[in-house]
Amino acid sequence: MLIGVIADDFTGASDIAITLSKGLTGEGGLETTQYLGVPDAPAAGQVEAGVIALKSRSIPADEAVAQSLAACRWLQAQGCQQIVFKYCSTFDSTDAGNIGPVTDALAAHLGAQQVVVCPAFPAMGRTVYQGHLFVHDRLLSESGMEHHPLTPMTDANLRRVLQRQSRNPVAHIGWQTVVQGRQALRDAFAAARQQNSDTTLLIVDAISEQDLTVIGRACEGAPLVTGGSGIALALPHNFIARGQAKGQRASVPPIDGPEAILVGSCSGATREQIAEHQKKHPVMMIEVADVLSGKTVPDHLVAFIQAHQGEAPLIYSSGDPQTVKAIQQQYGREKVAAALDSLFGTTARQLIDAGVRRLVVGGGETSGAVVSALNLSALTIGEEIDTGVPAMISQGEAPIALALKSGNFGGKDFFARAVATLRGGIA
Ligand SMILES: Nc1ncnc2c1ncn2[C@@H]1O[C@H](COP(=O)(O)OP(=O)(O)O)[C@@H](O)[C@H]1O
Ligand SMILES: O=C(O)[C@@H](O)C(=O)COP(=O)(O)O
Repeated sequence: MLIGVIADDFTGASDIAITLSKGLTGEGGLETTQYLGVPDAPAAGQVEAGVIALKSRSIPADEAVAQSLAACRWLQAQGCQQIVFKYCSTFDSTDAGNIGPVTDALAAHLGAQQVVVCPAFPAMGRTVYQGHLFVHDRLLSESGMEHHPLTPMTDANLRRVLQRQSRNPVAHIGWQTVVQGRQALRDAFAAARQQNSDTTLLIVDAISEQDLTVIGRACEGAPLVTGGSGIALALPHNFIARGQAKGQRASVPPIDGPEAILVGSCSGATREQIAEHQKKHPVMMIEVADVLSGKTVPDHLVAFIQAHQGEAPLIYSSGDPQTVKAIQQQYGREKVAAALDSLFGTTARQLIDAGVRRLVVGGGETSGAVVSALNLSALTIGEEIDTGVPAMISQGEAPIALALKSGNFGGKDFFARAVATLRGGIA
């Protein structure tokens, strides 16, 4: 294994896994496997990039650090020469963490004196300029992310956001340097090292894939790199150019069989996709209060999916910002999230036991809850369904096909397309 990724949620893990698997256009990427939690056995010999999916974005910082270090140790034991910490392209975190504490701990563990921090993902409209994070033409804090149920992002200034979370100094390298190319950026790294001998977190601007390619190439040899999936765009190139990887990917077979779509994301994009899906497919809405009171239980969800087989049935809990706020005020944020995680997790388990073979999940935390309940160990990365969302197939007996969609990702017809792609589109 050459590159090891520690991803703080499951959809983010598949996002960076498809990036590593594709590599630069015309060159190819790495043979990539996504692991669900830290594996307890060595990786198969042919894996070139291993992505460990944790559910560590919204847990207490000390637990996130412990899990991330355990993942890092396993990846190092597989031979990884470079570790990537993948967080959300909207920098989802709170003042308590977990991006700062995990980055600090990994940097100390790996002896990394400088750590690039770059959440940019231009294909999804996330760019970093002058140290500020934008979502399309809006500052992060005015993009809708200020209403996120778990990690509301109310400040777009990444230097400020990260400095509140990190023990290490935070510095910035502007786009004016990045645009001059790899050597100019490496010179800027060296200059920053001279200025400060402490471990330094370097927020690097990027507004295009070209910028991310420059940054990735400048990170050749860095023990630790952090960012959204865009940071991984050119990392395979560094190994392919040195002849350490061949630029080929694994191929995986299509999976047919009963299907289900489970959605917990409350993002605007996901709510639009649900509305679109509802026009032609059966859709069931879950009232959160009914889940908390025990009126809605997994059996109801399973019965709905079974009654609508072959029609791409979808079940969602997603609410608009006002509904989410009201229910959280009434019951508490953690209690609501835990009840929904448990509902979706148990439902998924029952669905697979009942023969469902294709599962599409909307939402990062929700995907984590679902996949954790399925006791899967590893997923092979297939074709990209939509930007940042691959079709995946579980390794081992009785494979199931999965698509784990970040709340903000995907076109309007994503859910129907994902179900169809899992059936025939995994090439
Ligand atoms: N109607 C609702 N009210 C309050 N919280 C909700 C509701 N529906 C889902 N949630 C919670 O919102 C969170 C959505 O997060 P996540 O699944 O990561 O989506 P995203 O990918 O958009 O961030 C989950 O913790 C989920 O349990
Ligand atoms: O970087 C991204 O935007 C995604 O890969 C990601 O991490 C998404 O997280 P969720 O929105 O919580 O699914």
